[in-house]
Amino acid sequence: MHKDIATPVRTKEILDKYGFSFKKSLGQNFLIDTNILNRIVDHAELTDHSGAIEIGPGIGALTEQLAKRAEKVVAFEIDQRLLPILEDTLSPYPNVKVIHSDVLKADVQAVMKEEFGKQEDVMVVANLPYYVTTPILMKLLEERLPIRGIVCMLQKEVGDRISAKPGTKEYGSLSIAVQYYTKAETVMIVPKTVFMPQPNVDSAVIRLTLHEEPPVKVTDEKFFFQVTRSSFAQRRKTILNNLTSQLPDGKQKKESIQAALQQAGVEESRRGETLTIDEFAQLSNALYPYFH
Ligand SMILES: C[S@@+](CC[C@H](N)C(=O)[O-])C[C@H]1O[C@@H](n2cnc3c(N)ncnc32)[C@H](O)[C@@H]1O
Repeated sequence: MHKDIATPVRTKEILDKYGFSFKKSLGQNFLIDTNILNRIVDHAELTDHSGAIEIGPGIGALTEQLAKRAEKVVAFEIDQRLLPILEDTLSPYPNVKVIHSDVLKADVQAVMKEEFGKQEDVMVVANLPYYVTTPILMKLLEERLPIRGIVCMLQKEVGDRISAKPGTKEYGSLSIAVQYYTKAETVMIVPKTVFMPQPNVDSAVIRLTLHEEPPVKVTDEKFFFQVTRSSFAQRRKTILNNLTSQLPDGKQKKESIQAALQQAGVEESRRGETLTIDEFAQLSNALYPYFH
């Protein structure tokens, strides 16, 4: 029986064997605690018929635990130096495919088709590089990949913003964007001590479960997201002032926004952070005809 990768001793052994040095700029903080990894994988609820996509396998600590539980694992790794290491550490797992690619540039949809075929249950599970957490999550969601959900480690502060409820200081356009596509929950808070090297920030694991239907009906998604982002442009400003300064110029702009706010039943003096997703949907639908 080989030893798990995710222990301080084995990780050091592997890093020394290959003379690997961490690149901070690639968000390389590897997990060295098998117990934490198993708890992360538990939240993905994989079966031996599931597929798993991992972003940033590092030296394979999480990949290994995924390979033990899923039918197949596909991992995207940007750092070429890790490829020979992964080939070595993951050699006991023929159900893993590592793809050398920046996930932000990859055609994930095509890879899924090629690697998973008709597999119906696919989860993304990752300890994300923190410098690109939001672009990666938004790419996965906006491309509407045929996945059940995402379980990922990220900076706790970003996790708090993603799962925030209206009326809290963490609630903003990121909360709305993610909650439009998914049910978002923080499922674990993770201490710095389980990483090598230890990150400077606190970490959390979130679980995003894709909605079968969007929770609200919007006329135009792009415009809906434009309205939500505009509404939070300056948090201390009212929704009327933010929208007036942010939306594109047009005939009687302020009057149109006031009319739309009234139609949507949203008082002009409210701040963006108090509106629910449903209210944002009503508002963007009411604004849409004035700006198109
Ligand atoms: C936080 S580490 C996680 C490593 C490993 N999964 C673990 O938990 O120990 C992030 C990993 O993502 C990789 N990475 C960074 N940016 C990436 C990108 N744009 N596309 C794919 N992988 C990336 C890094 O090289 C690193 O291996």
